[in-house]
Amino acid sequence: MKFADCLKALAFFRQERTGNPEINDLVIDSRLVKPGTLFFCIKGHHVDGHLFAAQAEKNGAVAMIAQDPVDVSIPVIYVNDTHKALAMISDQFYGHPSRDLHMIGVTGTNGKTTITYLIQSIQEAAGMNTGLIGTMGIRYKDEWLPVENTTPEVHLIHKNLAKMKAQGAVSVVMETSSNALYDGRVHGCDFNVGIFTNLTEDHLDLHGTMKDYMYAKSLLFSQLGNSYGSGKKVAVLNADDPASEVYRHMTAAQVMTYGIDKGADFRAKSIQIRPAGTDFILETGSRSYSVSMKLIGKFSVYNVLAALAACSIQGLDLAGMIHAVERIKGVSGRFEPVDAGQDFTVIVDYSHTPDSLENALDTIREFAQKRIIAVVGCGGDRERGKRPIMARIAVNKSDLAVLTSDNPRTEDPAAILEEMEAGIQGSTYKKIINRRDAIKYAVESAESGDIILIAGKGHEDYQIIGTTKYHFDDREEARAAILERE
Ligand SMILES: CC(=O)N[C@H]1[C@@H](OP(=O)(O)OP(=O)(O)OC[C@H]2O[C@@H](n3ccc(=O)[nH]c3=O)[C@H](O)[C@@H]2O)O[C@H](CO)[C@@H](O)[C@@H]1O[C@H](C)C(=O)N[C@@H](C)C(=O)N[C@H](CCC(=O)O)C(=O)O
Ligand SMILES: Nc1ncnc2c1ncn2[C@@H]1O[C@H](COP(=O)(O)OP(=O)(O)OP(=O)(O)O)[C@@H](O)[C@H]1O
Ligand SMILES: N[C@H](CCC[C@H](N)C(=O)O)C(=O)O
Ligand SMILES: [Mg+2]
Repeated sequence: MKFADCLKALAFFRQERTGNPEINDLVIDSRLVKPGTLFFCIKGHHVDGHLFAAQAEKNGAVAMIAQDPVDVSIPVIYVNDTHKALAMISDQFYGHPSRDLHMIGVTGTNGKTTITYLIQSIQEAAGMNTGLIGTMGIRYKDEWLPVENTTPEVHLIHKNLAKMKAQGAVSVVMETSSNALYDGRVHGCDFNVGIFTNLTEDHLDLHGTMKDYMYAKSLLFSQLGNSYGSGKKVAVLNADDPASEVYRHMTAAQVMTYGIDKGADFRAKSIQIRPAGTDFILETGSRSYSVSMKLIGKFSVYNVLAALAACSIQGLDLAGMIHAVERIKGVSGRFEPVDAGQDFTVIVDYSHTPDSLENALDTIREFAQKRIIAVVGCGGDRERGKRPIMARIAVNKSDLAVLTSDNPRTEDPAAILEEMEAGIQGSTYKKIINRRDAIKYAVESAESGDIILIAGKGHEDYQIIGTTKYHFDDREEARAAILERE
């Protein structure tokens, strides 16, 4: 696309140096610039991208978008907010793909990955071409691309939407993290459906207070119904979470609800949790259906209700959808059992927030016959407030808590553990900084019939210590420890 055509997306700008080069890519990282790219100087959380303008030019950028003065000799467009310009130009550059796709955004503290996976599975079972963007990558048909963020940067979103659309996708379901909503990574995405899962403590390092965290998530719902695309706009809200009432009043879209405790458009009753699944009765309108699924726990029922409600908007047959849900074995790293023939149970789960940890342990307690052993850590360079709370939950809700490291990142692992320990008074627990040793200890301590929960890293196949990513997979570690014990 010609530079001048890219600029049609912007209402106001000031141009320094004329020129209308052909633009073949949009880039925000100077290290990734190739000849022919349009470079955006973004003010980040850590550094100011304007500092890399010269490097971007040297690497072949043919034009640049900036908000502060830059010393280069290529055409520069000055705008008030380069990140917003990135959103608008990338939407234009890739041909407004979200307007032609049925876009479903999922926000909330816990359950986003699970719900996006459920929706893609339900829609694929119904013969629809559905793409997915989220924590575990970008998935469309047989292609699975890794991503750095749960919600990628805005130009990568539009790029991948355009690619999926060109390959025949009609629908895309996307996790929209609060960080991404706050940073404007989904600007210009024309959502048809917004799903809210729940709001509990996490990410207060970025948002400061729970109120601001709640408002960051509300951006998905205020964006719904005000956008360009055609088609119905629906907010799918969790009737049992008080934040839904706030979102209901913030959206111009139609509202649909799901829940367990309160009346809702999609409601579950008579929930029975088994060691290998969950049964419940689904009521919607005057119809009711019995569901017997392999996913475990009350929280899984919420996720299924949200997915069914959202897919019903596209007119899918409920009995067919339920059949698809019943066939789903589970989501990688979410309540995933590790079975190496041992006489105790090992479950790997991505519970890295207080609420998800509590849910996981409460769910296990429903069917535990013997002791629960919990291996729990907290990530470094992330919210610190949740550390003592998670440690307290681990100790109170298990019979043996093994506190260890998650991804320490650039923090001192021992200091993270001390912050966790501040939440525990007078209880006994084991502290083992090295996660491999902690998993080994839990496995060696297990007796017949016990259940070990290894929480926090789920599907992750790495551990970040300092700035280095080492291969590390809780499932492999648990299996190795079980085999070694035998
Ligand atoms: C703290 C945070 O949100 N960081 C995100 C942010 O990066 P940043 O603001 O730190 O960028 P920066 O390092 O300050 O750099 C500023 C600019 O200079 C550029 N630069 C930098 C160096 C250089 O040599 N050349 C150069 O051009 C950078 O490319 C960037 O454009 O913008 C980047 C591009 O979108 C993101 O990849 C990055 O996510 C990091 C990896 C991250 O860990 N984010 C987490 C907190 C996050 O967003 N998590 C949520 C999920 C949470 C959940 O699901 O619960 C997510 O959506 O992933
Ligand atoms: N609806 C729910 N309510 C509470 N906890 C849940 C719910 N769904 C899943 N969980 C718990 O949260 C963990 C993470 O689930 P999932 O990956 O689906 O959430 P997410 O919102 O995508 O998380 P992230 O913010 O890391 O992307 C699961 O392993 C499970 O323990
Ligand atoms: N999306 C979350 C994932 C946290 C996973 C946990 N293992 C950790 O590293 O804290 C985040 O980036 O905050
Ligand atoms: Mg996720």
